[in-house]
Amino acid sequence: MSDAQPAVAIDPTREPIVVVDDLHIIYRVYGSGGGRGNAATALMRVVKRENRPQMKEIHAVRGVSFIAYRGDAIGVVGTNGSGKSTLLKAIAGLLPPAKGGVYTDGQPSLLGVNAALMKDLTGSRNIILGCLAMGLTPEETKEKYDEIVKFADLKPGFIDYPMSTYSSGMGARLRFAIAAARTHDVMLIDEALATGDAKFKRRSKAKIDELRKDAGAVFLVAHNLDVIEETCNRVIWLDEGRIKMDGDPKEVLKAYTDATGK
Ligand SMILES: Nc1ncnc2c1ncn2[C@@H]1O[C@H](COP(=O)(O)OP(=O)(O)OP(=O)(O)O)[C@@H](O)[C@H]1O
Repeated sequence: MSDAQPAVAIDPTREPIVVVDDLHIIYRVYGSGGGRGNAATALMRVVKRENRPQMKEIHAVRGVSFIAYRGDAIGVVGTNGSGKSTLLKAIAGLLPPAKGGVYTDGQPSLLGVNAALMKDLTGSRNIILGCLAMGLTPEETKEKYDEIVKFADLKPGFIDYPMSTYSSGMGARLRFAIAAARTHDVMLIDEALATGDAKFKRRSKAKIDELRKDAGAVFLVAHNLDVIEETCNRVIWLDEGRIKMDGDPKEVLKAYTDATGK
């Protein structure tokens, strides 16, 4: 496969908010070094200092470049393992680039991670912690509380239960509701909408539209292409860590579905 990336289009009339420049992300993982293993053989290996686990490199993002402008809602699509989540984490500043860089005007927030939710605490406590972690003052947190509970629309009583008792959909709704309680300079949403039901998806889309007006840029990773098409004004298609296409949602999604049959 060629390494050629689509040329980065620069629009001088719009304000850039995220610039990704020849970004490379490499994970380093330790393999077992081959062979069958159990605790005793592993111990022997340690004692004898032999057959040390080999370090493997996984080159997840391979020279990605693009510019996101204020007001953009960018959907990121690609098959499993194409590097979508890695790209979002790198934009959020959670993974160091092996080469190249990411420049953002303002604070990026990866939905769910930045909210720092804790499973053992109740939904209610998590709302307070999440809001404070996002930088809201205690007064602003109080003001937003009811709006968040209403938006998350959990089953009655669940807001006072630990989050460990929530289904994945309920957890995703609460995380989304907390993250949506303030505007973000750069908002990164990874599959959060995949678990919600149709009604929640509609409300989330409306919320994203609202946030887009004030936010700098929104990035959305979703396997559900309808959600991407309805929500985004631009789509980036990642293939094996490289940009295959970047542009109008209809065009990119058509090419993507034609190529992958998804
Ligand atoms: N923490 C990690 N350590 C090592 N390798 C990783 C890690 N996270 C992802 N990878 C690898 O990086 C590559 C890209 O993974 P990534 O999760 O970014 O893909 P994705 O497009 O989001 O996939 P999916 O659609 O399955 O969520 C894959 O080869 C994956 O195995």
